[in-house]
Amino acid sequence: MASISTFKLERLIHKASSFPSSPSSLQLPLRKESIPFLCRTNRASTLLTQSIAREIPASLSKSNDGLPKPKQGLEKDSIALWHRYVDWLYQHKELGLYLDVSRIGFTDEFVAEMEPRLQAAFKAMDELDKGAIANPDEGRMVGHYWLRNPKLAPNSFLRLQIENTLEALGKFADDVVIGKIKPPSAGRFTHILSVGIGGSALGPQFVAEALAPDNPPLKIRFIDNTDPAGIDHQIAQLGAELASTLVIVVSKSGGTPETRNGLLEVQKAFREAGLDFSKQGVAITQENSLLDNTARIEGWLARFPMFDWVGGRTSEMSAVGLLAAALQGIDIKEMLAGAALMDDANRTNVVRNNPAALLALCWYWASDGVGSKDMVVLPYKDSLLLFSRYLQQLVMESLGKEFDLDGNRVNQGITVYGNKGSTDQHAYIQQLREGVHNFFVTFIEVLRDRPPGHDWELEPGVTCGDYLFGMLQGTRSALYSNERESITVTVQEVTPRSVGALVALYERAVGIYAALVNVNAYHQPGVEAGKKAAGEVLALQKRVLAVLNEASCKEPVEPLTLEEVSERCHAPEDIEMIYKIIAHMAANDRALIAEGSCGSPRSIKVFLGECNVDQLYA
Ligand SMILES: O=P(O)(O)OC[C@H]1O[C@](O)(CO)[C@@H](O)[C@@H]1O
Repeated sequence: MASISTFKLERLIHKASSFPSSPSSLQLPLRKESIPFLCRTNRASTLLTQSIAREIPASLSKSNDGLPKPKQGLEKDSIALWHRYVDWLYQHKELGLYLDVSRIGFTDEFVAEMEPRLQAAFKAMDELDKGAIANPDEGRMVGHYWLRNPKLAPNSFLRLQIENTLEALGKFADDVVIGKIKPPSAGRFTHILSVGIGGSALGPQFVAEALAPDNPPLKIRFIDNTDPAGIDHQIAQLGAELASTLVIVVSKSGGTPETRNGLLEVQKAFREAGLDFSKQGVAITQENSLLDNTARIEGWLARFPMFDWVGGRTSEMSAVGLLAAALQGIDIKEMLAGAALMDDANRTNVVRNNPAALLALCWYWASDGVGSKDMVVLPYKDSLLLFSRYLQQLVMESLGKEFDLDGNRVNQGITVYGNKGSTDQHAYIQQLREGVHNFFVTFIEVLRDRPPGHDWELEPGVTCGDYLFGMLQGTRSALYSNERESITVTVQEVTPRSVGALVALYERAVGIYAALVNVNAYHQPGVEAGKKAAGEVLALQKRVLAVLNEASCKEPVEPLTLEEVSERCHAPEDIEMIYKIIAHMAANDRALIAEGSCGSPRSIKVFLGECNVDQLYA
């Protein structure tokens, strides 16, 4: 029970009317109780096996005997820990946001060693702010920071693009909400169906869950996959309200297959319901993309631009996130203001005053700068449930890179996962506390439990929110006492302003961390490999179909073995994939198994139910 004093102390702080700007100024009784010394043995084991030719700070390096040098520095007792807490606590007064890094055990030596690297990272971020080509592969600028402060855009053309888009989407949203813009066969739009994937979905999903009021002007649903059953479910849930649904199709490239499929499925549903899709469709995409041209030619209700210099995973403050938010009655100006304030804070070169740099520093320490530990994100607030999923893409697509900027193979990244507390306490916290030590935690704490006037004590002196608070602090203490490090980000309330600030905080932290480990955070070459391979599977499927069709058009029908199909496809090396293609088609009644069963692939003989004569000569 050694950490109880810390628990009690922080609980007292929590009960103060607002978070103190200077915790050490509180007059609270302190009991000096020791907590177990947290040494850092077995650290950096990953470093030992990494053959990365790059400079590693001495505090992470091997000792003379070849063993990992323990990182020391975690405080032994609660009073020293309290001082560490106070010394390192970051507060953004205007945002009501706090960052506690005291339960990450970096040493002063480590901070000093990282200082020059951090200064170099600040310089890189500064250049990016000024419009440098920060994504060399794609030859583009990286300007998501300008979206919330257009005056920072490197030229007036870009500034006007941002301002005009913001104005246009705000007006469009207002007109939709008041019913000035309405669907042909309903009095007003009541629902949004957002079709998009990855960065074109995760931000809007997170923000809808975090901020949409209980009765929004328009309720939102998402199609973010090419799963036919999932799409059917969304359309079925809308039912007759499809007639009053605004469909927002979001794709920066305008050519992502999953999104295109979602659009085609929704358009089919519109046709079947006798509705005119173009009168209810909105496109958010790059100018002149396939989607943009389709929307223009078909005369959709509206089109909004996605800028070349905004990446999908950092597009929440562009039309991608803002249009959906505004239509749900979320104050987008406040979101932008929160993000802008946070960006300003993250522009200081003084590390301890720069929250994004502090996060990046902690990530580097905790994961040895090579992703040796996973980042578990635990918001203790239901409405922030999707934050970890949102961060998963932001962090992993940005940092998970095979090569660094100098072409060295580094296989970088940090794994992110999480759900919410205290729910997770009854799921995987057991392993976090006692099992494999391969993670660090980020707690997201929200001080305000409920809107004022709604609280009540479910037992003397204790509210439901006190329990949530106790669970967070208890988990933090219990993990720490077993050498599990954590960061805590605290906000007063979940508001458009604090959510905007959280998004901006992590966007910048990812940028700084990428600079620290020298990777390009703004491209995603690895995703292309999967997309290319998926295209090859579909191309192979077409060849399989042609071969089966030819055999099925014979009199009598000629069922084929897998070997025969693969030979006729001139792809004997692809026999396993051909088997999977046939099994999938058979499960969907598009191929018939004449002999054998899918459970014993060698026994299969397959043919098509129908001969398609047209395809024979295609
Ligand atoms: O907005 P788009 O071009 O449809 O892309 C969707 C997502 O696909 C990715 O390119 C990777 O698959 C993400 O980076 C992006 O957010």
